[in-house]
Amino acid sequence: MLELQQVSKIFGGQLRAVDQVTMTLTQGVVGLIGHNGAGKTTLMQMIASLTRPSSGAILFQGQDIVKKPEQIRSRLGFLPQDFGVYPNLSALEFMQYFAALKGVRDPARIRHLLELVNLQDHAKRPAASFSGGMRRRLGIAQALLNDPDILIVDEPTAGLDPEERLRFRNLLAELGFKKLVIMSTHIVSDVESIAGQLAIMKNGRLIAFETPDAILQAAHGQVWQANIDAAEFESLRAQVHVLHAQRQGERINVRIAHPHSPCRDASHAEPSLEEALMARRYAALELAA
Ligand SMILES: Nc1ncnc2c1ncn2[C@@H]1O[C@H](COP(=O)(O)OP(=O)(O)OP(=O)(O)O)[C@@H](O)[C@H]1O
Repeated sequence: MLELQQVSKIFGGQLRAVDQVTMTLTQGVVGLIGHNGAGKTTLMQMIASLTRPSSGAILFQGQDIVKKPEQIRSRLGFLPQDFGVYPNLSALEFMQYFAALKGVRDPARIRHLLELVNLQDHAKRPAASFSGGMRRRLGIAQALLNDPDILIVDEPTAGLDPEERLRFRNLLAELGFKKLVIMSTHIVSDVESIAGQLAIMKNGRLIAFETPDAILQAAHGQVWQANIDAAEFESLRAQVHVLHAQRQGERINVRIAHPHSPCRDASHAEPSLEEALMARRYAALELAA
């Protein structure tokens, strides 16, 4: 459905914000993960046809989106990172405004979408008085007005409280049953339970494009746990990569990324996705050293 072929974006003649990214995306939730500045937003903006690749091609249903941007634009919903609401409009008026801009005439569609994002009881309230999570849910509702095939959401969970986060995650998971949902984040736990695939970016490059299961499998045997005393902890942490340490009375529970047992009495631990990614990163650093 969406094919990226060696897509690059160069700013100012030398900064490779996105560097030769190739991937094919179909249905489901794709988590786009990377640190600040990894190139996630730039990549999403190119897919949304808001900025052109410096080189490479993006094909939607086999058509080049630079040559035929209207094709993807009519099938796309986009929630940008800095999504804002207008101070004087209620949620309903906001939706009506965007519906008019997008040529959506059915008032039932607006009601349905406000229900979908659970804002039906707040439709008459000024959107400016909404919490961050409510605003973002309204943002998703407006992005869905044209019933898009592709939904792009840039860092949608930043600043949300845990309940809002969960609600938002569930909503995206549901949408991913029928659409391609591309969600960027630097918080792995936000996508680990809903993403069918993870695209991991670093310095503009796509360093992995895999299922969460494959990433967990690859880290199997690389993460260890141990219960050690403070002196042991001090010496250990100078030598290995500590993922997590929690004091328990006089002793410390540690989780460590290491290719083999890091200390006496260490045992294998089931890694979380975040730990698996950290273990992979540390292993790559060791290899490069
Ligand atoms: N319009 C621009 N002009 C020049 N440099 C830019 C521009 N947009 C982005 N960059 C640079 O490109 C790189 C990638 O930025 P981008 O915003 O795509 O990363 P990101 O992964 O989305 O980061 P964040 O999580 O902070 O949003 C950064 O070094 C950024 O400073």
